[in-house]
Amino acid sequence: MSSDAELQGDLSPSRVRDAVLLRDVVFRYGKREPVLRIPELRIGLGESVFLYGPSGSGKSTLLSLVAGVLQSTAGTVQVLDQAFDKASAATRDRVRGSRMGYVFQSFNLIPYLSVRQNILLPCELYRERLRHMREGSLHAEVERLAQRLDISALLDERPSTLSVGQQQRVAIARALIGYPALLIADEPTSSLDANRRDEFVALLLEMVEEARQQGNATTLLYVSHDMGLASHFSRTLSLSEINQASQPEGGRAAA
Ligand SMILES: Nc1ncnc2c1ncn2[C@@H]1O[C@H](COP(=O)(O)OP(=O)(O)OP(=O)(O)O)[C@@H](O)[C@H]1O
Repeated sequence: MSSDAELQGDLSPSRVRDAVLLRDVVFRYGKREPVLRIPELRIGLGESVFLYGPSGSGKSTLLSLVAGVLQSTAGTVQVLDQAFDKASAATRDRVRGSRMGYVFQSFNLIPYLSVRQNILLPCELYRERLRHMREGSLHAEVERLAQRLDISALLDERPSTLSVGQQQRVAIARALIGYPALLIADEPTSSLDANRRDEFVALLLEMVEEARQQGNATTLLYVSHDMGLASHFSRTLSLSEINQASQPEGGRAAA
């Protein structure tokens, strides 16, 4: 059950305190043992958080809960002041589409669309994403992002003609269009060497900082198994430490 009133009421900026708040969350796939048991995870609006954990520790599962793709088995999942543990799939989809940006490991650019159309895609799918923009400023915003990310000359190209680094910058532009309140990055640098990896993260953080200076706080949740990136972020969390499902019985009882 989703309605404009439900969305607009809950999403007014004055009501948003934590970008993400998880309490006593349990998630299991089907009847398997829980992958996640998280007593509390709190990410304040505007924070840039690095979440690391080894392969198979549940990072993608946690991101899917935060993005509203999956729903918790038990507990509270509050994202941008929406109770995702209770919200319908349609409501979660709309919050994700209108208020979140996503950068994936594989970029997920649409091959038959131009770079410009790829960047505009979230706004085409969710018109609410445009609410921070003045009328008619959408194309100017694409130009601004493209210039900032050094892809202006590529706007009419297809993604397949771009280098990996250029594709990544297109993915950043697409994630940032419309000033999302929450930006989720899922191992986006795993295919890069150390220099390009650091450049990518620095650029992402610069763009988030620029949005903040323009009065649009973007919370960044960046997930990786690569601890070498932690120094870029204001806070680092270890999934193994916050996830009791990955701890031995003794540790779980003590926590
Ligand atoms: N659709 C699914 N059905 C059943 N089990 C799953 C499913 N997706 C993931 N899992 C299991 O949940 C656990 C956590 O997986 P997840 O993909 O969240 O970890 P991850 O930390 O993101 O791993 P990686 O860094 O390798 O991507 C793993 O044991 C995995 O096998």
